[in-house]
This record gives sequence, C-alpha cells and structure tokens, in this order.
Amino acid sequence: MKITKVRPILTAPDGIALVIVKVETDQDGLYGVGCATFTQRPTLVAKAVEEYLDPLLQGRDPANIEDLWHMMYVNSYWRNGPVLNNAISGVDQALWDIKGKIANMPVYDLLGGKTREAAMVYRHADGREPQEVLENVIKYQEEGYLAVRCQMGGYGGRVKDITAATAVPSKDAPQATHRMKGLDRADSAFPGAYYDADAYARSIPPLFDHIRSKIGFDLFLLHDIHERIAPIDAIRMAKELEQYRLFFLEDPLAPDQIEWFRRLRQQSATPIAMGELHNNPLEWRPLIVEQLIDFVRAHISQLGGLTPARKMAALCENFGVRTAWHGPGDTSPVGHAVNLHLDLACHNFGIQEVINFSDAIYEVFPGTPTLANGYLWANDQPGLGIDIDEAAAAKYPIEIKPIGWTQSRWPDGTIWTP
Ligand SMILES: O=C(O)[C@@H](O)[C@H](O)[C@H](O)CO
Ligand SMILES: [Mg+2]
Repeated sequence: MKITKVRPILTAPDGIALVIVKVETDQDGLYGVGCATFTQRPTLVAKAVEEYLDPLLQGRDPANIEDLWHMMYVNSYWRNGPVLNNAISGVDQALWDIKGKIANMPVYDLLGGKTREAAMVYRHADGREPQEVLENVIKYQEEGYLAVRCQMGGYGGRVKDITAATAVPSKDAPQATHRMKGLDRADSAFPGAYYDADAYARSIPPLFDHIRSKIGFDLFLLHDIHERIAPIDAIRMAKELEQYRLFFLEDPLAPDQIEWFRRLRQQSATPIAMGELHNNPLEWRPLIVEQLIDFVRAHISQLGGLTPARKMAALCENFGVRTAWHGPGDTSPVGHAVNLHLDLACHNFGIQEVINFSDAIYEVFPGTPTLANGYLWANDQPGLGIDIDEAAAAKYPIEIKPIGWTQSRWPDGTIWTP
C-alpha cells in the first residue's frame, strides 16, 4: 500500500479556522483524516503540509506510523515548534484512521480497548457577576453535566476591549461592567483586550464561595487562570481556592515560568492542570516526572498527533498524573474524536473539555462524537469514526485577520501573556 496524496482542507463551520489533513492511498477509496488545527496560523500549517509533507510522504507505506512520525519529526532538523507539529499531527492522526479502517477497529481498540464506556466532560460557564455565573452553572447541572468550568468576565475577568482593526471582541464571554483604573481613554490606548489582574485575582475566591454556598459540593468545578496574573498571585489564589475543592485550577503559570510550579506545589493542594500551550517534550517532562501537576492539558495537534500523545499519557500514568486533553473550539471535531479515543483507552483519563457541537459541525464532520448525560460518546466505527464532507466544508471558508484577543494588556497598557 502506498500514500498517493497528503493535502490540507481549511474550513470554519463555527467561524473558527480549522485545519484537516487528508491522507489518500492507492487502495480504492481508502484514506484517513487528521486534525492539524492551529487556528491563529492556519494557512502556514496548510503550506507545511502541501510543500513539505506531501512530497516527503508520497509513495511511502501508510502502515508504518511510528517510522513515518519520526521521519517527519526530524526531517526539518529544527523541530518541536507550532506549525510543523500541527502539520505532522494531521498526517499522524490520518495514519491511525487508515490503520483502524484496515483493521476494522475503532482507534481506541488499536490502543488496547475501552477502559470506560464514555468520557466525562466539562462545560464552560461565564457571567458578569457571581449570580449570573451561578445561574449558568445550574443550567449545565440541570442538563446533566457533572463538571463545569467557571469564569467571570472571560479570561482574567477581562473588562474592556479597545477595539481597533486588530481586536476581536467576541472571543470571551460577557464583559464585566466595572471600570478599569485610569483606563477611560479608549481612543489613545494601545489596542487590545484589557483586564485588571488584581481585580480579577480578588474576584475569583468570592465567586466560588457564592457558587458552593448555593449548590454545595456535588458538582465538579474548575477554573482557568489562563496565566493572567503574576506567579505569586497564582499561588495565593490556589491557596485561597483550596476550601472550594476545585477539580482543577488550569494554567496558573505561563509555560515560561516552569520553576514556579515547584513553589506552587509546596504551598497548595489545589489540583493543577497545565499544558495546552506545550509543544516540546522538554516543557512537560519535568512537570510530570516531578509530579508538579495533576492533569496534562496538551493540545494534541501541538504535540505532533496521537503518536506522541499516547506516549505522554503513558508517562503520566507512571507518575499518577491524569489526562484532560485540550478541547475548546480551536480543536477540530477530528481532534475531539482523537481526544475521545485516548479518553476511552487510557486508564489515567481525568476529564474532557468539549464544546457544543453545532449543526454546521455535524454537517461538515459526519461522525462527530455525541454528548449525552454529561459524557462524550464514541460511535464505535472503524478508525477515528469521523469524516469530512468537503463540499460542506467549502461552504464555510476561513477568514484571515490579525488576532485581537491574544493582545491582552494590563491597565497601564503592558502586554501580558494571553
Ligand atoms: O482552556 C481553554 O479552553 C482555553 O484556555 C482556550 O483553550 C484558549 O483560550 C484557546 O482557545
Ligand atoms: Mg485553558
């Protein structure tokens, strides 16, 4: 068997640019699909696939996933960055899809079989003040969800978008209404998504106090700091939140502040999740091996696909760390399917982040997993069990424009990690 063509497909059914890779073979009608999504730089991933991976892979046997992965990985010599890892991921996942189709088994069966029936998910609740967040939490609870992530005013409790040509105001949920210190000068300020780190840090413990006092402890709650505060403030928040028993506190520290995890660990028993920004094994290895985190949050297409992700999961299992694969809207449904296959097969699964799959998503991606009773369910079809309808995908072209939400700023205009 030979690979005949490797090509990217770009589509945005929900307005978020997704990158899918299709690997075609010389066997009649046999192909695989994989997620290569890097929604901030989609056309660069497409170029890496078209100009470098397609010529490299044509004529190779798609059965040899491990060899092809390592070959793609070192072929550029410089490695482990975004764009190239996403492109490799698209191919890698498509190869697993092909293998499953040939074996007539779902990918979770190739990985050892189901160790649970379905994957517990969490949903995102937001609101301008604690009562509104609470109401949204209760909505999810009434729909049967077992876990809800609570934010207030978006990441960092963002309070104001200074819209310029480059800002995208709709990325986060409702904006808080209070004003920022000294920031009533929208016309002259640097464009960006402004937030007040101190006000945000102070607002979160009372938020959880309000929610727990109303609903009790019979629901898993989560929070994402999104690296929006200084490291010592993140430690303080983790300590203050201990009494509210979070399922996890996500991204308390930026990936570049890895040494701070040791201090955080010494001071707080709040479970920590980290890793959606990781690209390089050197970033996650110490966090896992030193047991500085409780959940890995890797974005599987940033690692280079299912092949490195299953190895990461095995490393985690050895050290008592669980998986919580990244699953917001900037993971494609193919990526969500890959997450789910790992969730079902890995004993050390923790929880799965998921979005509400829209009608447009189900139209473009037949076989997208289904949500019911607070769990994500696989369809048990061979391979990844998901496909892309290219005619439907073409109805939702991607739009390229400068990214606004990653221009997060403090009240004085200082840019901070998004
Ligand atoms: O954990 C989350 O869902 C967020 O951190 C998003 O992944 C991030 O804003 C990129 O979309
Ligand atoms: Mg996050």
